[in-house]
Amino acid sequence: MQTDSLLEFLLVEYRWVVVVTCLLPLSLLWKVWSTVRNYVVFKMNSAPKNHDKKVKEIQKQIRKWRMSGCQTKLCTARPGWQTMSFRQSLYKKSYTNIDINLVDVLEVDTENMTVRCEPMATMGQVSLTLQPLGLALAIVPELEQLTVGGLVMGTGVETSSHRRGLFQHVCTQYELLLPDNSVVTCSETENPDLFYAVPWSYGTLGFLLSATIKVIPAKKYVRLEYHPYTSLPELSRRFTHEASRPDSHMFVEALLYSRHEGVLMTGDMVDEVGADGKYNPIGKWYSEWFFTQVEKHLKRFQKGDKKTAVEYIPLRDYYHRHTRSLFWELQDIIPFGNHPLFRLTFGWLMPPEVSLLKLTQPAAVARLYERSHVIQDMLVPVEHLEDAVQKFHEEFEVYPVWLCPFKLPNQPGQLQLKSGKESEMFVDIGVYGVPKAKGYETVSSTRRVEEFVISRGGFQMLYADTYTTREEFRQMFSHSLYDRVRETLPGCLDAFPEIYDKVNRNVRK
Ligand SMILES: Cc1cc2nc3c(=O)[nH]c(=O)nc-3n(C[C@H](O)[C@H](O)[C@H](O)COP(=O)(O)OP(=O)(O)OC[C@H]3O[C@@H](n4cnc5c(N)ncnc54)[C@H](O)[C@@H]3O)c2cc1C
Ligand SMILES: NC(=O)C1=CN([C@@H]2O[C@H](COP(=O)(O)OP(=O)(O)OC[C@H]3O[C@@H](n4cnc5c(N)ncnc54)[C@H](OP(=O)(O)O)[C@@H]3O)[C@@H](O)[C@H]2O)C=CC1
Ligand SMILES: CC(C)=CCC[C@@H](C)[C@H]1CC[C@H]2C3=C(CC[C@]12C)[C@@]1(C)CC[C@H](O)C[C@@H]1CC3
Repeated sequence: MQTDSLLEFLLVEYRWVVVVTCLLPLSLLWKVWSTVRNYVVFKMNSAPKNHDKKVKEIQKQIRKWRMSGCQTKLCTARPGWQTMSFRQSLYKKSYTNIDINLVDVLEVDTENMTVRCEPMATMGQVSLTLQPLGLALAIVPELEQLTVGGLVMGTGVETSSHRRGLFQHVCTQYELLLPDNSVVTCSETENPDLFYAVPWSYGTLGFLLSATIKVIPAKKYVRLEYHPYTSLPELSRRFTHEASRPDSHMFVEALLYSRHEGVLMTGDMVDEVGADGKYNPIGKWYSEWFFTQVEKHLKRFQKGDKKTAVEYIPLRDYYHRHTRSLFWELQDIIPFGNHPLFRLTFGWLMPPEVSLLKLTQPAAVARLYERSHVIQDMLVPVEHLEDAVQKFHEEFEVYPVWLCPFKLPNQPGQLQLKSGKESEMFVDIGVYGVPKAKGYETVSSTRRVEEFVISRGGFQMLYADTYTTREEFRQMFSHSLYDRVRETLPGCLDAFPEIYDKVNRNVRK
């Protein structure tokens, strides 16, 4: 790895020194502060009363922007280092930043089985708030730091998405502040055009003030079955079957450890630990990283142990099973992070806050990731799973690969089914790591994968780097409803850029 100086070499090779000695303690401070604060605010029930007051604070900012002649476009003031993506948005420097200090869970409605959250409420915060009530979000995207606002305005997926769709499909209502400073609510029956155009709009239609999200009864454990495969066609057939069957398991996921081998996992919520499996508290600080535990099932299968293993995992541990290792990304940052001794002594501090890793990322590391690190999630119809794995192998050859099925209903909005069916099963193919493919080059390799995805009627998750041109982007994402809504919303075209102007690779550093 070429570096410009010894200092840079040390910063890259020994980044773990800063992470372990500084970022882990700081992250713990942040987690403790955030958890206590959210608990107190929720218990004092102060959030709902404050919500309208905080909205007025935001309207004051918009009024000021309008009084100054709408000189710039608008965006949220959330610092780029706090967002769950590798990049920081350059536009935040030139746009008018609107401080959306809405960080709370507002109301749990057990009659309608919904929870109303402010946009900066995080998945970790919401799952912790709902757990004692015996509830869970209908979709709990994996990483605790993900915010409701980002998941609504971007997207969210999780291993029960084959039943319930993406995060937007479990949202029943949005409260938005529009560029003309009006506050509107939208749902399937109220302002439906706006309701369906909000998901994947990346904050280019208005500011999200709250979202009402479906919740489900939560049981104490997940009974998880591990099904290893050494043949991709067989794994793909079973994956598609498990995702599509009418009586599907609640959770379906697969991890590929090579082009042909992987482990399919199916799970259901249960209240008791059964005699047919072992109790595995994977969320304990000393527990092995989940993806390496799963890989052991493949290894035993390769040695001839063909039985299906069963485990009982505490529900919240399951929901956030990949959080402690940031999927498999932390192995590149703290290479010994999964060592039993490290887990026993420092595991309780893990993971470092993604935001702090971004905030303290040395330039040399950013260059290294730019040149030889892939972080992409491509969403393709499940019928193309095998071709897609083959294409990802040719272009990236990064493993593990995360496979998460989700049902995409044919609804108005940016995600349009090319098949015209009523709904279609898709698979999120997540690739995060160092590419080993011969001839890998960031832009050309990613563009070939983007071309493949567009040709199969798929979509790219836009937290990742998109190298598509504006035309290719509009081929991938339907803009007919989106453009119409932007034209009808007073002041929208002046206030916000198009989605592409906020997500393409050139506007991010
Ligand atoms: C060690 C450390 C790590 C940090 N890491 C993060 C981080 O990972 N994510 C992050 O958002 N901020 C992080 N921050 C900064 C934090 O956002 C606040 O700005 C800071 O803690 C002061 O908050 P406050 O007193 O203004 O609290 P508040 O007035 O309650 O909140 C103001 C701001 O704090 C943030 N915030 C507060 N609660 C939450 C929450 N539950 N979810 C998301 N954001 C919230 C929001 O940015 C909000 O706008 C970190 C701060 C420290 C000290
Ligand atoms: N399991 C999963 O599904 C995972 C998903 N992700 C990705 O992470 C993203 C979420 O990351 P997160 O850090 O939470 O979100 P971000 O802060 O990155 O926000 C994502 C987008 O939403 C906009 N946005 C956020 N809040 C508001 C608001 N209140 N009003 C208007 N626009 C808003 C932001 O606009 P602006 O730029 O103006 O701030 C930005 O364009 C998801 O979209 C997803 O792509 C990542 C990991 C896992
Ligand atoms: C499950 C889905 C849909 C996506 C998972 C994406 C995550 C694996 C990435 C989202 C943000 C990424 C960042 C990093 C690793 C991978 C993610 C968590 C870093 C921590 C990698 C090291 C850099 O120095 C900072 C990065 C911040 C963002």
